[in-house]
Amino acid sequence: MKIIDLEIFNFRNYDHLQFKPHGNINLIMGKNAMGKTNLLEAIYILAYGKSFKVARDNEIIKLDCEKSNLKATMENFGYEDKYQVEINLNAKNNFYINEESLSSKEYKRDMASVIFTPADLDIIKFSPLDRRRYLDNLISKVDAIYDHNLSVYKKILFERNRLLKKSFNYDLLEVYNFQLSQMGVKLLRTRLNYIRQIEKYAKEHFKNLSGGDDLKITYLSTVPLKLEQSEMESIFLKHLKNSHKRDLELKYTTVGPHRDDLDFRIKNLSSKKFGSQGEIRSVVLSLKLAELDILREKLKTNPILLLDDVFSELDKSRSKYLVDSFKNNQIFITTTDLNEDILKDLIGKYFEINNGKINIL
Ligand SMILES: Nc1ncnc2c1ncn2[C@@H]1O[C@H](COP(=O)(O)OP(=O)(O)OP(=O)(O)O)[C@@H](O)[C@H]1O
Repeated sequence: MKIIDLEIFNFRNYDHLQFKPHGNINLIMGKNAMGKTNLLEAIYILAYGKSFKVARDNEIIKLDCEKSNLKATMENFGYEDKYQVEINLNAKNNFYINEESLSSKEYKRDMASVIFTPADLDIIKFSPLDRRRYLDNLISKVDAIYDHNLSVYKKILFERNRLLKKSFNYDLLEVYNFQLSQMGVKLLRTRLNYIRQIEKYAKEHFKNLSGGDDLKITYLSTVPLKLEQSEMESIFLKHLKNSHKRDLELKYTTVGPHRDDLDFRIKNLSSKKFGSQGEIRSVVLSLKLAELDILREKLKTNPILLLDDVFSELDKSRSKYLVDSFKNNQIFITTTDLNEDILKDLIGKYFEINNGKINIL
């Protein structure tokens, strides 16, 4: 899929910006704080209806404005369609395809985009939340049922946690236990299935990036994993019951997919604990490229790639591997330094961003 033209109004530090990107490589150059990441964020919101950052709508809308408007003509499967996202300060957000109003779920259904930022390097070292977010985001992009089940699970979890905090009602707790175990097992089974696919692709990329080393991905579950769905549900339920006392003391639910983690092992050693900086970069790069592969395979289109200042974090051979992996995608690359080796020879359009204005170089 490709963006043919893009227009944004009152978004972050932009009043109004309009441009026609190149079908393959778009290099966006600019000094710090000029709006490069903001532009990638606008494209990501146009694809998925929400930011890749944890951001409130009132941070996204330009200061002192009531709404942001993002518009793009996109080409997918040979068709051109007009996409629009309206972010409102005091009302719900609106999503349109060819001027037809849609729910956010309907809007993002056929979208394919992957973002890679220096913050992604934290996936390995930092909290389990970052790793779960990587996994949930990836699966939700290609599996609408998982996306739905995840939001149902979160609602039940919210109610169970509220009960643990406010009042104790054993009968109601039993109801939430049952609902959580049913939905939780659905999430677990889908996660395990996708982890096998992510591992298959990431292994291959990691081998190429590291000169032959092996990468394994292990799912660390708070509930013992079983093959049979019904057996898994009853074990999950038992674990929830067994954790009543602890959950009541801590006032939150301590077992379930919302507490699980991932371990990335290189030569059988956990990269979180033992990985060098270079190895960690290769693991994250392999995970991002695996995401690209899975989106391409499931959605049968080439995703739009957003690379936010990542080349300064990668050495020459990793940068070259990254560039060679995305020959058929539309790519937006931001940089403060056009002289970086790998960027000099790329053929496409070069833009400069200066305080929310864009110029072709
Ligand atoms: N809602 C908003 N309204 C107005 N300006 C905003 C808003 N949100 C962010 N900004 C401004 O956008 C600018 C940051 O833009 P951005 O993060 O895109 O910079 P960048 O070009 O990617 O910089 P760097 O190279 O440092 O990463 C900051 O000056 C910030 O104050």
